[in-house]
Amino acid sequence: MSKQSAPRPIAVTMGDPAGVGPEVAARAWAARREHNLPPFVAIGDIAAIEAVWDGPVSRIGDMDEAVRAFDAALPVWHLEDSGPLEPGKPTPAGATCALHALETGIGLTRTQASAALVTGPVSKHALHGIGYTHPGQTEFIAERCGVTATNAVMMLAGPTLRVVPLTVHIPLSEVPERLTSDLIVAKARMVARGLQRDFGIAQPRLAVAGLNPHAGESGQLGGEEVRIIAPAVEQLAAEGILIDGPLAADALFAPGIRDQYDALLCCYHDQALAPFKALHFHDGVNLTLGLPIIRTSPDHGTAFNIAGKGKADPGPTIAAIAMAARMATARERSCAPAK
Ligand SMILES: NC(=O)C1=CN([C@@H]2O[C@H](COP(=O)(O)OP(=O)(O)OC[C@H]3O[C@@H](n4cnc5c(N)ncnc54)[C@H](O)[C@@H]3O)[C@@H](O)[C@H]2O)C=CC1
Ligand SMILES: NCC(=O)COP(=O)(O)O
Repeated sequence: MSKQSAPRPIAVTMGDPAGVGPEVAARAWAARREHNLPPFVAIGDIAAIEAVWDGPVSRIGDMDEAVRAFDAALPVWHLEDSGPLEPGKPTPAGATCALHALETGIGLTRTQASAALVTGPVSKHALHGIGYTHPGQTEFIAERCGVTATNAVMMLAGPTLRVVPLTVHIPLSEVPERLTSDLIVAKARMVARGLQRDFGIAQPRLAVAGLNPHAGESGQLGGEEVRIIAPAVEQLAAEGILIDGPLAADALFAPGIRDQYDALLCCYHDQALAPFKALHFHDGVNLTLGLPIIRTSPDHGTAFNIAGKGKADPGPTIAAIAMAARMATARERSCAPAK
């Protein structure tokens, strides 16, 4: 008889203890039955949860204990005291705790103690204040997993739209020089593979947005489409990837056009995230393709302006946990020996 392996919980980092991360993790647990969420464990300062939520918590010491506790209480992997806590007021001690939670979550997932990693929102400004040099969590996780930043691809996924910012956390003025044909080719390949592996789409259809108005109007309104984007699309098409572009970004998000594609590749952060959040602010997931581990995240930030006020919507965290669970199941099935 084959031995049944114990289910592994999902590691959910709380992010900055002064942000909305602790409360959305707690409220996701409260909604676990309604959303059929698998066992997960919140990682961070237990006091950050207790400051904003009066539901049951269980301080756990290993992942099996988390699975046993999950039905009756939110399992918390307590890391450290992050100092005096005031929701909405980030501190260096809080940023340090958020970073330790991220390190712990990555470690637990890389060693397969947890099935997937869901990261809570951090303040990049507060992290940089304690010496963190990565642009976001994506690049940090990639580095810890031995993956180059180019091959760790940020995707925002919701029920009706998936977008990929080809350049991410850089000033807008640097986008034209950082957008290269090589970058587009590398990221589009990872997107096509990721959609096959993690979303079960056999032949993903991609589109690349133009950078300039009207996708450059044949070079009259900017040269990036002709010099950079079109040659990349040509190369990808020659490799057998189904891809269109450069397409005018203003119309690309219209219903009837966006629906023709499995993912839209956009030249810069807000070209991708502004339309995405207009559609999926309450159920959007940020995920990283190209990693050996599964990593998802709610699509919002620390929301210091509403932290601790009971206003934070747990919808994106619920969606991030549910998506991580589906991806873990898909990867486990693809690795299972054929019967
Ligand atoms: N995954 C991550 O770790 C992310 C971190 N950030 C960081 O968060 C900090 C704040 O960034 P902002 O641009 O202000 O974005 P933000 O997402 O924190 O807030 C933007 C607006 O959305 C609202 N909001 C955010 N989450 C909400 C929720 N769950 N329910 C209801 N309303 C919500 C906020 O109250 C605010 O009005 C920055 O330091 C940024 O770097 C931003 C995006 C993602
Ligand atoms: N705007 C998306 C975002 O800031 C998330 O970045 P990351 O921390 O997941 O790299």
